[in-house]
Amino acid sequence: MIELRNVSKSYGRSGTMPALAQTSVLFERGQFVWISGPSGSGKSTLLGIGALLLRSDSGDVIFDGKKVDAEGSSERDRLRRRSVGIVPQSSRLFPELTASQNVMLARRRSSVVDAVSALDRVGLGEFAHRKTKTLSGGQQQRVSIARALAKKPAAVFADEVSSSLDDQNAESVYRLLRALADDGRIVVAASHDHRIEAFVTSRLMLESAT
Ligand SMILES: Nc1ncnc2c1ncn2[C@@H]1O[C@H](COP(=O)(O)OP(=O)(O)OP(=O)(O)O)[C@@H](O)[C@H]1O
Repeated sequence: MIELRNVSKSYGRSGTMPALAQTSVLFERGQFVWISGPSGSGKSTLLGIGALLLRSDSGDVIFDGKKVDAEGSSERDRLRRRSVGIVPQSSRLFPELTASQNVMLARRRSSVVDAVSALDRVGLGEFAHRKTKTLSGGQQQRVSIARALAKKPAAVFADEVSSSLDDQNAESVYRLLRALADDGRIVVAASHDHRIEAFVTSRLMLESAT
C-alpha cells in the first residue's frame, strides 16, 4: 500500500511555483489508478512523489506502513529500486539493442531467461531478440513495461504511456497495465488519454495548483 497524505510540492528557487497542493491518495494492491487533470495540474509531480523519485515539500508518503520521508535518501532509493517499476513518458529504449538486452539493463545481475520471461508477460516473448527500433510504438511501450517489471516490483508508475499510440496499440498497453493490477500490483498511470477509462479501477482528478 502506498499513501500520499496532504502532499504539496513547489518548484523554483524559493518554492514559488506551486505544482501540487495538499493532495491525498491511497494506492492499494490490485488497483489501476488513473491520474487525470489538465496540463500543469501536477500529474507527473504526483507520480514522481508516489514512485519515490521526488520528495514532497510537506505531507507524508507512507509505503507499506512506513513513513518514507522520515527515511534518509539512500533508504528511499533502496525502497524505490526494490519495489517500484517506472514506465517513462517516452520509452527511452536503446534502439540498436534487442528487446531482451534493453530489459536486462534494468537490473544488475539479470539473466536472459528473466528478460524473456518479462517480455513474455507483456506478450512479446517472440520479439525478445529483435532490435527495438524494428518494433511498433505500442510494442516499444510494452518493452518499456517489461523493463519496469524485470525487478518484480510491487508498484508500477506509468507517465503518459499511450497518448500517442493508435487505438489498437493503446488498448493493448492499457489492457496489460490492468492485468498487472489484477495480478496484485499497484498500477498508477498519469494520462490525458480518455481511452484509458475503460481499463482503470479508479480515477483521481487533479486541479491546477495555481
Ligand atoms: N522541474 C521543474 N521545474 C520547475 N517547474 C516545474 C518542474 N516540473 C514541473 N514544473 C511545473 O509544475 C507544474 C506541474 O507540472 P507537472 O509536470 O507535474 O504537470 P502535469 O499535469 O503532469 O502536466 P502535463 O499534463 O502537461 O504533463 C507545472 O506548472 C510545471 O510547469
